[in-house]
Amino acid sequence: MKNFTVLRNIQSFIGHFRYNYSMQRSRVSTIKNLDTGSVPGNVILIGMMGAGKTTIGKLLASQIGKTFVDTDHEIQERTGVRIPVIFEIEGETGFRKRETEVLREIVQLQNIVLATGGGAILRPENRALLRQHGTVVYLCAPVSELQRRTRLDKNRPLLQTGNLHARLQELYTQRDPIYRQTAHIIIDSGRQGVRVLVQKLIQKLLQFKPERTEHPPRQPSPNKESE
Ligand SMILES: Nc1ncnc2c1ncn2[C@@H]1O[C@H](COP(=O)(O)OP(=O)(O)OP(=O)(O)O)[C@@H](O)[C@H]1O
Ligand SMILES: O=C(O)C1=C[C@@H](O)[C@@H](O)[C@H](O)C1
Ligand SMILES: [Mg+2]
Repeated sequence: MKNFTVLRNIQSFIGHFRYNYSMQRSRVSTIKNLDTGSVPGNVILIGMMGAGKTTIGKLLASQIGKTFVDTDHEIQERTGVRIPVIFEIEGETGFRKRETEVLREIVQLQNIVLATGGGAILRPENRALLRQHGTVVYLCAPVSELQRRTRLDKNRPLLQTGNLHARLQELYTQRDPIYRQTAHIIIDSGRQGVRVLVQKLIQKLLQFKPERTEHPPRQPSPNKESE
């Protein structure tokens, strides 16, 4: 019965999301002619839970004049429920399907800073989408710091475990190579404060030179710039 009610909520909020989403699209189209600074195209943040994708993404977007979008937030808006409820009803597989659907749409937007979910890079289709539609930045932080930042959070279902450090270590070992392969730029987000980090990231983005042979207008090169 509880599941049925939640599923009805999911359906009823789809219409609500479509409205929000079309509003967001029109906001994007109204800002796209403004001077958005010299960082071209979309900036896409990837990395582990707690790496700072949402936190850094918001500040970065405001500093370089782009629209901030967060896939986790969009999924919650569409369904009308929090991520743990989606995991509870549909499992991780259901959540991943929703994540891909949302990503396919969001990457079509222009001039955005996109904070992805920590597991968004797990599907090859998603990795290709991200690389084709923006400069992909891996925010890299050590497990001890990720643990410190996420230990009180109840909204990350994969971290609701008796041994948080072991769980994060397991995910890190599995994902770190994938984040590195997917990224155009890698930056340490573990040891520096948010403002300093955003300034350094802007410098890296400004220095980044996409290859001309890649997808126009700003398809980035496979060369990584690591700190
Ligand atoms: N550079 C930083 N220095 C210190 N604290 C940070 C830094 N970046 C983020 N934090 C803190 O870490 C916590 C998690 O950050 P955030 O929610 O941005 O991570 P996330 O990468 O978006 O995680 P998720 O994948 O689960 O969405 C927040 O409390 C935030 O304030
Ligand atoms: O790392 C992950 O797999 C996840 C990270 C969060 O951003 C959410 O997307 C969800 O909790 C799964
Ligand atoms: Mg986030």
